[in-house]
Amino acid sequence: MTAAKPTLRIRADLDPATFADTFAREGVVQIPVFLEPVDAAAAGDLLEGVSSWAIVAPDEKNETLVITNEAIRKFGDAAVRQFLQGALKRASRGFSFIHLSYPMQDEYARDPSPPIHALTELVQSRAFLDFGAQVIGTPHVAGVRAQASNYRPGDFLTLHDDKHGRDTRLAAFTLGFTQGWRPDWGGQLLFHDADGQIERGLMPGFNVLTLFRVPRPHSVAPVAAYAAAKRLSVTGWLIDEPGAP
Ligand SMILES: O=C(O)CCC(=O)C(=O)O
Ligand SMILES: [Fe+2]
Repeated sequence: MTAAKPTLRIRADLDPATFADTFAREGVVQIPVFLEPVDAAAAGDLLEGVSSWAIVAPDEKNETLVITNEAIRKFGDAAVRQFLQGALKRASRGFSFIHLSYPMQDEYARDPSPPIHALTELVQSRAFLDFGAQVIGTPHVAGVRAQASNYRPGDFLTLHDDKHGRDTRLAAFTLGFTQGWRPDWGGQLLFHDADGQIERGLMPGFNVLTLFRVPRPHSVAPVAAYAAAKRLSVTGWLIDEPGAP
């Protein structure tokens, strides 16, 4: 039997206008308790239950390589380890990342029925896009690009600014579903100034929506070897065109 796909509701008493000033002033805003708490708990369970995470990391040409469980079986552990060594090496010189990802919109296009797509439907919903539009102060958000991500100990995303060749990204967002994180477990979303100093660091949290203006230099600090929880979130961008992947 397949479990039902819940509807995830933005907290009814949230007024996006109350966050617009902070976004306009600082280019970053956090909205704690974004979903109705019962829905956030359901969303957290859905993410905890994802079994088809793929490892993502950039190749030499900076294209994202998606290493599914099937690919690991096909190419073998040694080949995957070697590829990830390359992604680590690139991290020491520039842009790179290694973490787990679930391509929710691609999967949704294949089959929208699994319960996890409650999250896909949430971030693609008019309610979410309109909420985002009001916070970031733009008349219209047409679509979204989103993935679910899961950072394990050692996972990271080096300095970048979210500029994109094709999409016009109006803002970036992360909707965190990380539970029981400790401040010294790494994994913070860091904003950097021109000298490399940290302007702001945001600890992974649960049911927190973060919106930030792009382009802006940021990174995800490596998760500590001793972190004992998954850094789970849905991350992506609000864009000015319908978000068909
Ligand atoms: O996971 C995060 O906190 C930020 C992710 C991010 O910067 C990105 O995917 O470009
Ligand atoms: Fe980013």
